Amino acid sequence: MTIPAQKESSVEPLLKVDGLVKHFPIKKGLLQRQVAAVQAVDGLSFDVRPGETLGVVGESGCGKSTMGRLITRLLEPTAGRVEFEGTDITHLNTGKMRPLRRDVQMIFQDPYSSLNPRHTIGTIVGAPFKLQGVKPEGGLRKTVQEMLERVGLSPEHYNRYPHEFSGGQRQRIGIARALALRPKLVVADEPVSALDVSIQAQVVNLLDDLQDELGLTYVIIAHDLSVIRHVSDRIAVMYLGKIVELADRNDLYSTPMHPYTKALLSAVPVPDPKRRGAKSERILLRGDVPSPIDPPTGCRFHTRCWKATEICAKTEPPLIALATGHQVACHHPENAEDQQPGDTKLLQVAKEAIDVVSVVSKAEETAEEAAAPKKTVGKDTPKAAKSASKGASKSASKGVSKASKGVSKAASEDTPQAESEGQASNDS
Ligand SMILES: Nc1ncnc2c1ncn2[C@@H]1O[C@H](COP(=O)(O)OP(=O)(O)OP(=O)(O)O)[C@@H](O)[C@H]1O
Repeated sequence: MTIPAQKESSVEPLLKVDGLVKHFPIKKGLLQRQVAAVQAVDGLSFDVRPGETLGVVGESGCGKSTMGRLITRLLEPTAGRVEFEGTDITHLNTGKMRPLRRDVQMIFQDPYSSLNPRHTIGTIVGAPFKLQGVKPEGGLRKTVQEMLERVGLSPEHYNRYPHEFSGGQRQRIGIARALALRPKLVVADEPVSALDVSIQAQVVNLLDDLQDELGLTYVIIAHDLSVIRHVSDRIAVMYLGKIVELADRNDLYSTPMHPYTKALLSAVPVPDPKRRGAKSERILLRGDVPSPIDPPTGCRFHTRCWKATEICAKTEPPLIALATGHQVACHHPENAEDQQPGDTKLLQVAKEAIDVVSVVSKAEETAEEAAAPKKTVGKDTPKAAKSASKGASKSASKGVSKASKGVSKAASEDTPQAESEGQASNDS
């Protein structure tokens, strides 16, 4: 097997993560003995290049937020190494991290709890200058007001309090605070998932514009693949504390290699209006994500994978490049050469791992229903299979029509910036 080289990049990475691990101990009894550990992040290695956006996607509980907090050093790693601009920052203490805080900032998911309700917007956005002892040219007030304008708020908001703002506006305040000191790296943890769908596109577009204006590098964490697709240059897919696939955005969407990525993508509606209404297949993974306290042996995804063979249960697949710039951790990848061709006997779990359903958009479904008489299921179809397939296809078409709304809004790049929610209600 030949392993293609990674895409050569002459620039040094801004952030380099190697073998990053975070286990949260579970303690019990009077003596508070450690009885187990939540393996939230278990051996992540990746680079973030200057000026790029790395999207990190995965189901709830797979360790995305923990990873974000580790690379911004809000959490102490159990093992591994984090380098920022070539400097090892893995174990820097608070004092030594302070100058670095200028360069590495975080935007949080919840714009309601991340702003101190007793402070004015001026105090909140101006806080990083005070903490860093920076005296901006032209004075603090003017600089903060400029920053407010830059994120689509009004300079008059300076003396207002967070409760006077909507969710979208609060997230803009959070963004202004994070960008006040012109950081180099911004880690945004689910920056739009707490917002109404109609507001999400505005905040995503704002982050995009600010990246160009200020030359920022982003790590954007999200569970929503349509948001991730819109903003990312490269995407890392996480499952149970590990990166299972890491690739350029277009490669990942056109030729996903990890079965988990394929399943995730099959649930994403097609944003192309010409193809809307076309039938597509959706892979529904059965079963829940296993506990990170006792993750499966071998490949962590093998208990839900339709391609799992013996080796998958025994040996963990390494994350390797199977195409240029496309890394995957799988013994039997999709769209690439099988890494273990001799191992062909499917595990029992693999045979029951998924439901594959045909999905039609809501519009198409309605048209079909109107045109044809009600279909009856053939006599020889087992009863259980009838009801299962009915349930699956129903939920699938529902999910798709619901999700496609999200995409059409999130992908509407032309949406003018949030004048309606951004200023109108609070300018009085
Ligand atoms: N401080 C903590 N103590 C113990 N366990 C924790 C702690 N923080 C996170 N965890 C556990 O680590 C695992 C990963 O959590 P994390 O929040 O990083 O996942 P996530 O992918 O960001 O999920 P979500 O999208 O729901 O926030 C979860 O099982 C979580 O319960």
